[in-house]
Amino acid sequence: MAQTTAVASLSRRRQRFVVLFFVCLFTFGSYFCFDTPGALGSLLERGPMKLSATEFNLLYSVYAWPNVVLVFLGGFFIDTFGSRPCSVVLSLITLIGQLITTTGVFCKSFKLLLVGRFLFGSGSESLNVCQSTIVSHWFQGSELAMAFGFSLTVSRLGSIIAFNILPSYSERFGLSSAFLLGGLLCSVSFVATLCFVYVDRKAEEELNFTMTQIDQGNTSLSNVEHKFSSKAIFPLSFWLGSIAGMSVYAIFFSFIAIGTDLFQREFDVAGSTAGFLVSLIYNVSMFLAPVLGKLLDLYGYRGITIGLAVMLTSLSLHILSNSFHSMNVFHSFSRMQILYSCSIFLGLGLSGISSALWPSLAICVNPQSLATAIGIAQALQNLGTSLTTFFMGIIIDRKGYRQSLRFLEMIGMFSCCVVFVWNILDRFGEDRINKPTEQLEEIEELRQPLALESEIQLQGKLMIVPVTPRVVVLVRQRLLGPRGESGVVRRNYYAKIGIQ
Ligand SMILES: C[C@H](NC(=O)[C@@H](N)CCCCN)C(=O)O
Repeated sequence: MAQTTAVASLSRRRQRFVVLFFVCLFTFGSYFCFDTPGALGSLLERGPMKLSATEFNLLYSVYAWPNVVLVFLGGFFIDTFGSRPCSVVLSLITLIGQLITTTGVFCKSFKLLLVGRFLFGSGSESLNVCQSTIVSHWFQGSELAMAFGFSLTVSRLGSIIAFNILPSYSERFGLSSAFLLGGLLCSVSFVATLCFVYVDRKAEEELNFTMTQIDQGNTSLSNVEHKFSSKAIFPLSFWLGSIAGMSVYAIFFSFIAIGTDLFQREFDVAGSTAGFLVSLIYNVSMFLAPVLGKLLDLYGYRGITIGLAVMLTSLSLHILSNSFHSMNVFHSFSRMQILYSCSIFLGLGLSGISSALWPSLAICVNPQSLATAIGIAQALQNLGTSLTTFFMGIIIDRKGYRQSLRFLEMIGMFSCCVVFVWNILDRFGEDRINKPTEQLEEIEELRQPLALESEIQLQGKLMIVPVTPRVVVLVRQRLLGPRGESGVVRRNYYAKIGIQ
């Protein structure tokens, strides 16, 4: 029996990383497609589609608008029906949306293009929520930020490929083939969701078997399903983090959408270099995300990292808006040096924000309503992005790029204030977002006297190893050494067996 559980725990760990592999691929295709208009920039504006800046930015607004509501509903559905069916349905909607977008480009119909982007956005954003929820549930404990980091790396790869290959690809094969390539990558993501469903189901079946053996059926899965949708009260800390995410992501997505065109028109940079400069933001973030994730797990400082990242982002925008061709404020540097430095700074900013924000939000809320919480955060993010890209289009058409960067700078300052208040309130309140993961676990354990009592009833020899939110394995402590696993996970387990 002892050997069986040891082998089981090892295979759980392997399963976790197999799941991570497929879950990382969920958003690979959708990130490629999200950034396709940005990567093609001037080709959409000056090519056969002849879009104005307002119309071009509408491609991003229409992606984000429905999600102000839908992504919240998506989170709720994921909490209620589980991530397996939801991931498949959402991935399919994303794929269909991209195929309609492609048809729109093929038929040169702007309306169809908008319908496609609308549907694509509706699936893709909730798929993001699904991805974050699955990662949080499988990895809550010691490797959460790192696992988030890996999923970001693969997603960013999709964006980087778009920015680097699409301009030359579409010149060679045409605009609609560029969009069709996105459809192909979305199919890869769809297959990945099917593989995830298979692995996750298998893990659950194995676990059911193990649990019946060890726990004599005390942990009915339906119990947990039921409890999942029942708690949805979020602390102030969560709301502040979500507002910070809303404003700061609005800056990035708006900047990345107009970046290629901005560099070409205002800084006289060639098309391929302009695309490379924008993708540099994603490149930095792609390589840094897992490393930063590991460091954040080990040392904490998530809130402080977000604060520094927002400051760096605002500083880069300030430098850029003061470096247009008519200006010579930073005359000791060449224009290209300034552009490369700003892109790298923005990449560092995006890395800090994306690696620290999502784990911080996950820490702030009850795991039972995690998907709903992430859904709310993403809904706010979409609200920010839709409004910002919409106004950016109008500002660019009426006042030009420089004023649009000033507008983003103002949003940057607002974000700095929110992150500052968030850090202060957290420090004098729950004091969680800047703590290393290990210390968070200790705090959780101190808060769970009932849970410990229950553990004694289970002979004091048992510990709990995370597998999924609904899947927890009891393993004999002596097989794994004295250091217990996450208190957060323990809390999941007690939620599962009905102890609050
Ligand atoms: C994780 C985060 N992504 C999001 O928040 C998505 N809502 C946006 C997806 C847009 C695709 N580039 C991130 O990318 O850091």
